[in-house]
Amino acid sequence: MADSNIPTVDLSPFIREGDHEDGKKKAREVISQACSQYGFFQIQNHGVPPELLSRALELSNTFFEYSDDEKRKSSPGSGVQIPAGYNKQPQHSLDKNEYLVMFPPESGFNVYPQNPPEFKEVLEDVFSHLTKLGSLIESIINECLGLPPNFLKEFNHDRSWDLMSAKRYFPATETENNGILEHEDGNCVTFVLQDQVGGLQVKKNGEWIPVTPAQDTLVVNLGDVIQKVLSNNKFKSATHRVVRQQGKSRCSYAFFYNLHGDNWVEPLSKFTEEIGEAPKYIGFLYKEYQALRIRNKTHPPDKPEDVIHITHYAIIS
Ligand SMILES: O=C(O)CCC(=O)C(=O)O
Ligand SMILES: [Fe+2]
Repeated sequence: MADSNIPTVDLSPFIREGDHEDGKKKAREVISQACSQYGFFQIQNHGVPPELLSRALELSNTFFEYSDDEKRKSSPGSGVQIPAGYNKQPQHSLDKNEYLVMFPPESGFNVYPQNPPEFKEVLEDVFSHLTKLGSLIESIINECLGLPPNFLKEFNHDRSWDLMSAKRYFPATETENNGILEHEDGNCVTFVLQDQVGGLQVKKNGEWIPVTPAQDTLVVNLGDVIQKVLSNNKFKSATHRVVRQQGKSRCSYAFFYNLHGDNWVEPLSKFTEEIGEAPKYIGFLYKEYQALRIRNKTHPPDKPEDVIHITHYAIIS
């Protein structure tokens, strides 16, 4: 496995009062390069209070340590359409983790644990900070792609499809260490907050690169829709996975800055006609893609090659 780490970007020029044009320019250069080479980068000085992030990890760790009976008090009811709350991957799943899913605090769908008592408040606080950070990163990517001001903001103006999951991965066994199988995220931008255990890896040129945990740092990775499709593959939504560690559980949060399902997604003319390149994807309705991806999970195909990826919409030339 390669040991080079993914780029880290200091976001303070965007957070501190004042202009800081030089610092912003530098950050945009690193982000553009990271997005086209890796589809992954880490951010520091991102404006989310570090003590909130460490508290969130502590509380999720405390929650996941509870008995199954206690955790299942915040499981979604059977047959609900929107599975907020606690769940464990089914026994037959190759992904070995348990998780707590939440939607925007104002959505009314959430099933929060009663314990630990501050968990709900901290989850809501993290969710709103990461929502704001999502809009900042989206505006930076808008500039990195040279799109008209506010283009992505207007395209992706509805926040009701965003979601966050707190996860705990079980320790590896002697024979098996998959935490989450290799995949690409389907959404726009994902933030990952990880504890110090490690195990997240990103694939670059066929090699797995560790995304090494660093204090007060968030991982950013691009999803299929905005970057791969809209940018016609200029930016990557990289393949990644989580490998479980021997003798240790790992806690993380993943926040998915998403897109409303009614959005039509297709390569933008700026990356196709205007530069004389053929589109690499046909257009699609985002919710149809989401439904296919959910089906991958609920009805896993027998053959791995039948799992639906964004390549389902690729134009083979
Ligand atoms: O737990 C992590 O580090 C990453 C999780 C992930 O890739 C996902 O939920 O899509
Ligand atoms: Fe992911």
